[in-house]
Parts: sequence; C-alpha cells; structure tokens
Amino acid sequence: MDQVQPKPTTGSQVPLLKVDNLSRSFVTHSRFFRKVSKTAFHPLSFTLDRGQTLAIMGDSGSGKSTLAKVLAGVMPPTQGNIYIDGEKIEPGDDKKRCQLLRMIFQDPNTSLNPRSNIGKILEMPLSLNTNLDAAQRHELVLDTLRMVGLLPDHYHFYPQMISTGQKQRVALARALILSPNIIVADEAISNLDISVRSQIINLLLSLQTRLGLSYVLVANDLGVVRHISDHLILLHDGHVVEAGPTKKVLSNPQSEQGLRLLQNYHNEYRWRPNEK
Ligand SMILES: Nc1ncnc2c1ncn2[C@@H]1O[C@H](COP(=O)(O)OP(=O)(O)OP(=O)(O)O)[C@@H](O)[C@H]1O
Repeated sequence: MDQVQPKPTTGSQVPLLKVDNLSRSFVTHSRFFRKVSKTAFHPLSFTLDRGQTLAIMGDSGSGKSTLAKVLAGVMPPTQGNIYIDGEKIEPGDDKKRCQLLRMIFQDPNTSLNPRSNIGKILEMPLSLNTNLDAAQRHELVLDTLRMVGLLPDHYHFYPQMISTGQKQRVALARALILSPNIIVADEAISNLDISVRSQIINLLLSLQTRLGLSYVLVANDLGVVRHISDHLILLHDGHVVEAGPTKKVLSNPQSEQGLRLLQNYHNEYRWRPNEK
C-alpha cells in the first residue's frame, strides 16, 4: 500500500479528511471472456487537516483526476474508505458528501450550464440539499457572489456573458454555497492565464484563511504548488512515489521517479507568486 506520512492534527485528534486504502480500477474490455482492467491509482492513504492544502501532481495518466473524482463522489472507489471529520462517507451518500466536500472542475467554460443564469446555477445545490425558501436562497446566492468577488448583478448573467476567470469564480461560488469543509479542484487553476490565475489563487488563499477551508488541488504548476500547498503527493503510473510536506518533497525527493517528475516540472515552471 502507498502510505502518505500522517500529519499531526491541529486541536482535534481526528483529521478532517482521512483516505484509507483507496483505489480505483476500470474494466477496459473483455478478451476471450476474460475482463481486462486498468488500475488508475493503486491503494493509497493520507490525511488532511483543517485549513491545509494538499497538492496532487504526477505525469499524464498517473491517476490524479480519477483520485479527485473518487474523493468528490463522481465515481465510487474500487476499494477503500473516505472519512470526513471521523465520519465514513459511503459512495452513494451524495447529500452528506456535498455538504462536506465539493469539487471544481478543470474547465469553467464547459462546467457551467449555458442555459441557466448564474443565480439559478448557484441556487440549484441549495434547492437540492437544503430547506431554505426562495428568499433565503436568493440572499445566500448574493452573499456568495460577493464572497468570490462578483457583483449582485452577476445573478442575472449567463455564463457566456462573462470571462473565463469570472466563470471560475462562479464555479468556486457553486462549490462554496453549501459551506463545505473541503474543496477538491481538478486543475482548476492551470488553464487560466497568468493574471487571472494569480487572482484566483489569492482568492483561494483568502477564503481559506477566512473560512478555514481545506483544499485538495490537482495541479501541474510547481510555482503554484510551492506557493499554496502544505503537503504534496506525487503520482507515477497510479502509485504514490513521493508524499509529505511540500517543502520537504520539493527539496529532497526520495525516489528516482519523484526526482525525474520534479525535474520535468522545473523545466515547465511558469508561475511565480509576485506575477500579476
Ligand atoms: N473511464 C475510464 N475508463 C477506463 N480507463 C480510464 C478511465 N478514466 C481514466 N482511465 C485510465 O486511468 C488512468 C489514469 O487516468 P487519469 O485521467 O486519472 O490520469 P491523470 O493523471 O489525471 O492524467 P492527465 O494529467 O492526462 O489528465 C489512465 O490510464 C486512464 O486511461
């Protein structure tokens, strides 16, 4: 089993997120009546505390997105368990999961329904998961728009009327509106241009300070990871090859694959915190 070093917890003994022996395989096809399966990521375990950020990096096809999707309940694990605040989250229990953990997808240009205005997009999770009446939902949507740096007027806009950066703010607002403890983001920052990326990173950091959020970020930019993550997991071919505090992993990788991966990322290094 790939085991990430457990981190000391702050205050409570129970980590906010505990991932225990989690793995995911896919049956790709049957050959001569025998199933052929592909393991996206092999059994792995880690914990994450409140207010902390875990980055997941790895080469293409290493299992990053599948891990993010399994955490967010988009697909069930093949084995293993996820605990939030000590409570086991069952694969089908979407209602409980989405009040504790929400996901932001890679491309805000495709993740928002172009036929709904932003107000309706943000009200949807409230209608599905809370007993708030229409006036209360409206108020909460306006508060959440402000929280992510948008205006009350944006309620009436459609996704195609706003910029990619503003769309990512809407996606963040949709993730925040049920007040989750954890946000999982699958390369939600990588595709934004540098100035917008800086704004979204600053927004994520300020929301983390203000709300005590924890983030699990699939990332492909070493500058971003160094700046915002406390812990780092490097995946290679579905296996954890490095795991631990970000500074330690970046300065002293223990495996050949980890070193090679980081060297590749160094070559692609794009972002520095003071870039505006
Ligand atoms: N629905 C699926 N059916 C079959 N195989 C899949 C499926 N989803 C992912 N895989 C396989 O699982 C492995 C991990 O895929 P995944 O998308 O999680 O990798 P990744 O690290 O996110 O890659 P990238 O950085 O290119 O997005 C790959 O070999 C992929 O082909």
